[in-house]
Amino acid sequence: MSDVTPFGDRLEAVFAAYGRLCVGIDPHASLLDQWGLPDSAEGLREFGLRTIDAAAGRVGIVKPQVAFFERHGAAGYAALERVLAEARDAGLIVIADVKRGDIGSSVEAYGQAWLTPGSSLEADAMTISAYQGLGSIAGVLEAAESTGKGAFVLAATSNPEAAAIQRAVLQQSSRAGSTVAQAVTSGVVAWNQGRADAATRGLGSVGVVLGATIDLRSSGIDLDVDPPRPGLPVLAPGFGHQGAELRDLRAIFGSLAAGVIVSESRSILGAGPDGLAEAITRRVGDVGATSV
Ligand SMILES: O=c1ccn([C@@H]2O[C@H](COP(=O)(O)O)[C@@H](O)[C@H]2O)c(=O)[nH]1
Repeated sequence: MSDVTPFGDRLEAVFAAYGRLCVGIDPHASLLDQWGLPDSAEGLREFGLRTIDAAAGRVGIVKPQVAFFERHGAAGYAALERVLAEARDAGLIVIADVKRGDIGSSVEAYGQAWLTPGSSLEADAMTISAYQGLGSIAGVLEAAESTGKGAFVLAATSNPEAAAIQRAVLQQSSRAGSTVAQAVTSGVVAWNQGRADAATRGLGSVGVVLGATIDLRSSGIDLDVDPPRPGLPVLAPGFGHQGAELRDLRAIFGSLAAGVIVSESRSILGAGPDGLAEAITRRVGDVGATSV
């Protein structure tokens, strides 16, 4: 019996303690300017550390958007390493939004970078793409399981232009007739159900990314059946700045609502460094008052 706590169990504990809000760490140039910080690696580090200070003890999950740090090359990555380490030391669950995907051997290396305990980029979970086939990410998911890490697989993303690909219907494979989004979601559900301890688990350790801004039923996602067992973690960007409303959460996600992580970046970060803690506290309250 492994003494590693599964990521899904950690997520459940955070839901119980802090609720399901995730604060995105997205140092847009415009936000850096608003915060009085330079658009440099130092500015990004400061932005990230101030966000963690405001988040710690108020919310349970943060999601650094790696793209903004990558803009500054090696120095940006050094800033990100510090932000990741501080966030994890503060007890926050850290989801690295990196959206990696490739052939299996290469995507495994991405998994090693972001999910290996002791790695300089260690996070608790990463976003990952299965558009090179669900089998291509199996190695990462296995490695993640052995170390209590998690992954969120892109299924139906919040940007409207994704629909043309994600709603395409598969012609081949055991999931022929499903949309791409539904095939990914079903594949992740099946992965969680295939774990040895599946029957005893409340939430699986692998989830999907489903945007809150889109009509998930039109993407082929079945929201009207009983929730999967174990429950499916759903990383849900699209609330706040992109326009989705918390009051619609249950209608948007149907039977998957219980696993939803409400992810917001700009709508919270726009409060500025002085208003951030208050904005997080308020939003945690809003999310807590939202029925799933
Ligand atoms: O489908 C997706 C997947 C990821 N994202 C990321 O989430 C945040 C959203 O930021 P907001 O400021 O709350 O709009 C950002 O990092 C995206 O890259 C997404 O929006 N949609």
